[in-house]
Formats: sequence, structure tokens, C-alpha cells
Amino acid sequence: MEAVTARAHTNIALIKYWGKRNEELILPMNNSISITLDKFYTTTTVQFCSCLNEDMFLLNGNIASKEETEKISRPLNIIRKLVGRNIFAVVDSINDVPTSAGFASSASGFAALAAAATKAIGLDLDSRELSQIARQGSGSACRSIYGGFVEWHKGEKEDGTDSYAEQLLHPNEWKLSILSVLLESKPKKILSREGMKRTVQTSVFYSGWLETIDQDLSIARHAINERDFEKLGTVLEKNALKMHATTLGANPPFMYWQGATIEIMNVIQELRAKGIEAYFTIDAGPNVKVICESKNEEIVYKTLQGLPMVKDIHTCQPGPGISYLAN
Ligand SMILES: O=C(O)C[C@@](O)(CF)CCOP(=O)(O)OP(=O)(O)O
Repeated sequence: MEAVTARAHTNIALIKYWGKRNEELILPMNNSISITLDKFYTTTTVQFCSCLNEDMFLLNGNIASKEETEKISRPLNIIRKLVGRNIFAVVDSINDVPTSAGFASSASGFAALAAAATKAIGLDLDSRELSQIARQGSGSACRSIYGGFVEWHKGEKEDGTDSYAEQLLHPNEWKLSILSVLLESKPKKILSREGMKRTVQTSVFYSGWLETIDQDLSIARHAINERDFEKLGTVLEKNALKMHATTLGANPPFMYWQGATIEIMNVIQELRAKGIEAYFTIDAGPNVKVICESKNEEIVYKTLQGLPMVKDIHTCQPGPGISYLAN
């Protein structure tokens, strides 16, 4: 069977996915909204062969660990079931996501895998169907199927057939700047999957997260529709702070922030006090992503660049959804 190569880009959540209602099917407790980025992506080539008796996974040129291979076999098993064939594949993934960029490559990785593997086995799925396969690799991956501004619908059904992502706005429609600020920090100990599980199960603040998430989503949708940056920035910063507040109420409590994280948060709020509109968001780690309109990108960059705790800054804009490359 022919090899197929697909590319998918990383995304950054503006309204966070934080908590599952179903761990096995990776179904979220709430909708989330993200921006797919232009700079960082994964390129994945998949080739099925009846000559194989298990999946083989090459990650950045090296044979992947058994654990990493098991992770990619999950979506491949779904694809095999769709076609009713027990056929295995060679998966060759290259992440153009420098670890210094402060982004996880799982979102772009599972989106590229879903796109390449379905085509390689002879399926021709639409984006919504692809997002449901990517979702079962890693939740946030479903959003990377699309470019620009994307919403992941949590769905209500137990089987997850109504939990998929769709595009809210094309990447060329709103040229925001996203600055990923890499800070001097110790490696993070609690991965997002474990962090959100502990939070859902034990956090006294998790009910507050769920009570206000629909309002955050509605504000964000309107802000994106109206290209109202102040409205979007305000809600995304609040949403990130609420997400991280839930971790403090977990048992045992935990915190992704480190000293440098809080220093950057203060710098951004001081910039706003001076009239430079910039907002921050933070995921499951100490690094900060700063969002501003392109007209302010340079002044925000220069403000951050000189700070002692800043190790690296990568500037992105909204980017494309999946694409297929010639082999
Ligand atoms: O991206 C967001 O909405 C917010 C987060 O990045 C954390 F801040 C969660 C990402 O979670 P993910 O890695 O997708 O978890 P999985 O489904 O357990 O693989």
C-alpha cells in the first residue's frame, strides 16, 4: 500500500480543555477554543503493510519506545476497526516543534497521524471525522486538524460520536501574534493528563471551573466573531487563571507555575497598564504564551527579551490545518 505524508500544526488553547468525562474515549467535560499556530508542526508518513505483525514507530529519526508506540497504536486501532482489517503500519514522525518552543507536540503529532493513516489505509474522511480520531490520541489534537480559530465540542453522547472540532475563523481573518516565552524552569512533573484527572476527582474549585466555562466560551466566540481583541484577551487570561486555580484546590494540591511564570504575568499586566494590549495564557507547565495584536508584537517582544528569566521567545501567528505532502 502507498505511503502517505501529512502535516499538522500545534495549537494553543484560549479557553482550556481541562478535565475528562471519559478517560478511555478522551471525552472532555467542557468545550475548548484554540488557535492553530503557523510555526510549529509535525510531519508524519504512514505506510500500511500486510508484511508487518505490529506497528513500527520512528520518532524524529529514532525507533520510539514501546510506550510511545502503544500511544500511536490507539488511533491506528480505531482506523483498523473502521476498515475491518488487522493490518499494521510503519509510522515516521518528525516534530518541527523545538522543545525550547514550550509547546507539546502531541497535538500536532496525533492530528498528522490521523490524517496520514486514514488516507494510507484508503479512507477519505472529512475534517470532523478526522478530529474524532485525533481526539482519541490526545484531546487537544482534534483542534489541530483545522487552521485558525477552532472549537472542540465536548458532546453529550456516551460513545463520543458528537465530540469533534470545527473551525470558527480562518487563520488569515485575524492576524494576532502569539509569543511563546520559554522560562528558566525545572522540568514539569505533572503531565496534563494526570493533572486534569486529579483536578476533576479532587479539586474543591473544579465545580467553579465548570460553572463559568460556558460564559467564557460565549464571550470568546463573540470576541472572535467581532475581532474584539480586548474582549478576547480579557476572557482568555481569566480562563487560564481559573484553570490553574483548580490545581491549587486538588488533593494533593499542585501548581504548574514557577517564580518566573508569575514575574512574566506581572510584566504583561504592567504593559496593559501602560496601554499596550497584551494578555497571557499558561498551559500545563511554567511557560507563558503572550497574545497581542500584530501592531504591538515588537514592543511586547522587546519588553520580554531583556528579562533575565526569559530563555527563549518564539513568535507565531494563526496557522493552517492539516496538509498532505507529496512522497
Ligand atoms: O490545550 C488545552 O486545551 C489545555 C491543556 O493544554 C492544559 F493546559 C490541556 C491539554 O491536554 P492534552 O495534552 O490534550 O490531554 P490528553 O487529552 O490527556 O492527551
